[in-house]
Amino acid sequence: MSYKIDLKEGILTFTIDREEKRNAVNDEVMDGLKKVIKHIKENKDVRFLVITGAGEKAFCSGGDLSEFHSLKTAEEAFGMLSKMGNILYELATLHVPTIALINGTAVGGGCEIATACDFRLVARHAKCGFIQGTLAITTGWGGGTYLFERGLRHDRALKMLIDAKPYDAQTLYDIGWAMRVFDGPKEEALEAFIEDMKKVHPSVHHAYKEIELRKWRERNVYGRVMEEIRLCAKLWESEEHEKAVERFLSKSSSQK
Ligand SMILES: CC[C@@H](C(=O)O)C(=O)SCCNC(=O)CCNC(=O)[C@H](O)C(C)(C)COP(=O)(O)OP(=O)(O)OC[C@H]1O[C@@H](n2cnc3c(N)ncnc32)[C@H](O)[C@@H]1OP(=O)(O)O
Repeated sequence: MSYKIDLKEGILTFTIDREEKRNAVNDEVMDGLKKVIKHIKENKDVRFLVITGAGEKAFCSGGDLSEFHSLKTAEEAFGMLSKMGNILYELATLHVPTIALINGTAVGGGCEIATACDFRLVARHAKCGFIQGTLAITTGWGGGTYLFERGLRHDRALKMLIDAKPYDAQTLYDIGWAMRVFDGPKEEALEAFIEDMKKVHPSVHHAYKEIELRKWRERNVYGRVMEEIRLCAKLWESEEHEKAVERFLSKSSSQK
């Protein structure tokens, strides 16, 4: 199984469990996340959704390039990108607070998952970045749109996207992407972060989220996410992207 689900005292933790692939997202992870979101929408037993990665090296390294490299045309790419794009939109618009507990590197789509969450807690050693530019594509799961909606200064958000490189935890805090940088066990960081929120009735959380989501609907976030995905799908079929992914995959196989 590519993921683990744990539900304790109203906290549902979804852990991407593919350490050997730096927690890259495959179809199974997508389906697991979709299942969890459906459960939260249909039941009242979850107060917080936490997303994290197994181990300490990576939160998530984005889409599984070895699996998705077989998608060649824009249309094929759009199928995969919009599948995850829709899941991330559901995540971003959930009625419960969502927390990315960033235990290690978050790059590419991993950074998009984190940006789709309400809060980002980043381990001191973790580096995060929208490195898609190095693959000659843009964010393809809606992460660019969410980044511009998250209230970071526009120039900082844009620079993060076009730098296409991982930033260290302190920089992520300074630019307003990370809410906290933590040392020590991630479970303790999470517990400290939600201590006060836990004392507030869930209906209050839901109401505040609704206020924010009303703004998102007015700003047509969903339509903009789909436009973003279409742009990425177009770049996906370029020769530059194909070559960049081949370089990454052949680097991996030559090290064996
Ligand atoms: C598809 C959607 C798109 C989007 O919308 O954003 C994307 O997400 S594109 C994907 C973007 N992600 C990347 O380009 C990340 C590539 N990975 C890395 O840069 C590095 O692996 C790392 C995440 C910085 C970690 O580096 P390190 O700790 O040195 O580990 P290795 O590089 O040796 O990796 C170990 C192992 O894992 C495999 N791996 C890592 N990331 C991916 C990935 N995204 N897809 C598939 N496989 C991945 C890597 O190939 C190694 O495998 P083996 O050689 O078989 O051990």
